[in-house]
Amino acid sequence: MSKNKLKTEKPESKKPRGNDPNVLKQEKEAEVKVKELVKDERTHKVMGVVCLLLAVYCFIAFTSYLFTWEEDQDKVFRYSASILLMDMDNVKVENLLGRLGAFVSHWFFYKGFGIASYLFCYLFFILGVNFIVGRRVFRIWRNVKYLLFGLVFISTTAAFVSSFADFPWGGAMGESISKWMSGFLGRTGAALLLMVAGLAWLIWKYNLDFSKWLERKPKAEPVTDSVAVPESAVVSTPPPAHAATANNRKNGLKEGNVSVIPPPSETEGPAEMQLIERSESITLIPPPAQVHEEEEEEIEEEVEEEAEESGPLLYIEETVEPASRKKKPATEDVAWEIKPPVVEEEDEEEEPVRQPVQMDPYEPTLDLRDYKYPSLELLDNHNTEKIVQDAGELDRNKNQIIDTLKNYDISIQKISATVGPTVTLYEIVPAAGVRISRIKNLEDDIALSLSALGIRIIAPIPGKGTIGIEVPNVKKSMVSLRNLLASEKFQQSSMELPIAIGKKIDNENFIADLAKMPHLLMAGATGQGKSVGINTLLVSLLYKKHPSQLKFVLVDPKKVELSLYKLIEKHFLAKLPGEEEAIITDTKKVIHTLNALCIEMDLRYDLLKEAGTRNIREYNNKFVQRRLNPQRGHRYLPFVVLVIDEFADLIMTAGKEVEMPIARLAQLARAVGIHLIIATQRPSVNIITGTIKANFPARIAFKVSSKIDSRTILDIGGAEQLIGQGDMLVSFNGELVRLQCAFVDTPEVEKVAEYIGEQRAYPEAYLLPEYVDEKEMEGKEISLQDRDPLFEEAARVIVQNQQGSTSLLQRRMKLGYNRAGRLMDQLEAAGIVGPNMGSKARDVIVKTEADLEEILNDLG
Ligand SMILES: Nc1ncnc2c1ncn2[C@@H]1O[C@H](COP(=O)(O)OP(=O)(O)OP(=O)(O)O)[C@@H](O)[C@H]1O
Repeated sequence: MSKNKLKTEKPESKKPRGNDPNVLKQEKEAEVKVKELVKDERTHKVMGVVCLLLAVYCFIAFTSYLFTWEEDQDKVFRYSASILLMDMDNVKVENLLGRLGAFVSHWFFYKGFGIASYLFCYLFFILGVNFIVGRRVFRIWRNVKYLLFGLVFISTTAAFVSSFADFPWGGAMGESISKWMSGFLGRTGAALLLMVAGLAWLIWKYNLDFSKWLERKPKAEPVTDSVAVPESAVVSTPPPAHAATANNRKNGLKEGNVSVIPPPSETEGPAEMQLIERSESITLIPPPAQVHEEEEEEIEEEVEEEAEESGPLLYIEETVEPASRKKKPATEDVAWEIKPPVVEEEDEEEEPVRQPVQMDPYEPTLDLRDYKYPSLELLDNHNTEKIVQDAGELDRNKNQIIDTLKNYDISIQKISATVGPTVTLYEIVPAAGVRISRIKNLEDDIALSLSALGIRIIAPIPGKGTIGIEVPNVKKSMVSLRNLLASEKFQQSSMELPIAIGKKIDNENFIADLAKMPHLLMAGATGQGKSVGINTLLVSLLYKKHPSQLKFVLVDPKKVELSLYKLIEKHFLAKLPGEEEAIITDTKKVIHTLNALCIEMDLRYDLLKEAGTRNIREYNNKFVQRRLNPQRGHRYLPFVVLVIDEFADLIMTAGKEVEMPIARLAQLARAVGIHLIIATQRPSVNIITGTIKANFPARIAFKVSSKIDSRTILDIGGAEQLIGQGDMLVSFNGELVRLQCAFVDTPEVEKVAEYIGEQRAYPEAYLLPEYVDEKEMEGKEISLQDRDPLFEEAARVIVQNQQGSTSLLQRRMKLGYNRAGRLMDQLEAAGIVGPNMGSKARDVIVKTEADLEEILNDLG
């Protein structure tokens, strides 16, 4: 076709064939279509059905062959393959599946593998199931290996033991191997070899513990619980233990008292099977979970390959259904559970084996293994390498200070100057006998005579016996965030949430740990640098933290300030389930989000309590060491930083509804890794109330309009004398420090956000627990007609765990107590759980998932 086309074209329009875009396009389209067809789920299902049919077909044909081979054999011999031809109607065979059945079974049994041919039925069966279900219920490669071994071993053994029988128990292959072995080793030698091979296989597969056979066991002692272990220490996971068992065997591990830690099933990185000593509580490590669907296959492959090398793996899955799994990100908040017993047919009969094994610590960053931290090149240095020192200006100011003080009869012993980015600090050692309060009282006069704005007198400078006079520089230098982030202090910092805030007057970089602050209140009149300040904090965190370690909840009533961060929604933002926008601009939603954060905090406290830890650091450490069991709802907890850009606006519109959860969070959330950064233009007492203030020990003031505002925010005046443009006072750890805030421009933030946003992300933002407004729900009767949308999921969680506890629902489904309680009442109404028994868990009436499905179907 392309040729014809070329011929008809004019010579000048001739193009080499390979470059003809139409041809390329067609070829490409054809390729895409074939690819799509191969990938199409329906194709897989059709193939699955074909495989299952083949399995059934072979099974019937083979079984029939067992009874009809004598009658059919001679016809098959006589007509050979031509027995299959259509015109041989006069040849009647006995096989239930006709001439084809007779021929196929003859071929498999007589010419092939004898009784071992049944293994092909098994192969077709597992292929069929895998294709139909659409995932690897059975592990093909492993099964093929067993199958190959089985074919050789079973056919040879069958041929060996039935060497005088007429029926081809071992088929041609078994017979020839058996004959060769008997000739080579003698019949006794061959029998011994077969026994050794069989025994070796059993030992390999089941890791038989011979020492146990010699031990005298007390009666009815359960094999897996031979040692008293804390209940929490055991992951009783019979099905997944199988694969682990195999792994242990492969690793040559001794069977002992260890529980099995399954590896991530959907992890991006190869997940290794993990085991843990049961002297400690056991962890089932959740997978670094959020992997794009299209990569799942590839990852599974990778995991499987590794498994083949390093030992089989355990697979674990979320408790949520596959469908809902797609909806919910498999974030840390997903509870992970071991696959149901269908996982691997071949392992079904195995018992969990507990063996001590060294494990690698859990690595949360494997969630997004190839995530690249933004590089400093994305930021601008705003030509700020050098701070300009004007010697003349320094001299003038120095003389003026000396003269001014002299006018007030204050003599000076010594004066020195430190030039900062925006202000210069003149340190004065007054002559003996001069009272410091006198100098302090002359503040305004000195400022007037220095005819400069923003003079701040620090009398005395804490820790030094000197008096400081801060005088703004005529030529101010910017402090670029890039410089701060490039500093060793920041780069090497081991802080949990390092924030590069700015530079002190002595040019020292001020880098603090938000986790220690633990919350930050920012105030400043409009246009003084608050938004830049917030960007500085957020960007510094983005440069230091991995998406798995940190989530932001961004509240932006002004709607424009934080909108840039939308690009990193799937990496770093948290939001309410079902919410479209991750950046919250609407007051009503702010209230919901704050309450959801309170629920998250309570849930985290529950987890901490159960883990016997006091704070997020201890908890995550324990989790990383795989000492916490995700089956009990444990997960790696990322830090959550709530940023509210305009707090005054919220308080004005929602008052107590906003203040209450903020106060709760501020009081309690620190230990569970939730930190608040709240900014406001109006630092008046009705906005920054006593409760809020008391819980925000770290405060930043940009220039404010009055001394009162300065007092409200810092408990001291001074912020009204700042010079704006990022000049700030930070009150932290009982110290007040003047800083020049690091500057980061909006295009820089955009570049950083784009850089992160373009990388592979979680399927969606980190989901906060659902919050249902109690007022909206009040007065609603328990009616099964009006079931909670999470009713079915809750029912499954309860039945699967056989534990009628509200806190289980809270933990697993990230629900508030009230909603979980209501769900319990509905489950009771549906006859799934028994009545409330006070502090004890309710009885679970429905015992199996099948019964539950029936009930759910009936409910409709
Ligand atoms: N750290 C800084 N270094 C140098 N210039 C700064 C700095 N911070 C702010 N500025 C300058 O001040 C301007 C206003 O800053 P910013 O937008 O942060 O003010 P704001 O307090 O957030 O104002 P508003 O409350 O009205 O949003 C910036 O455009 C910038 O030019």
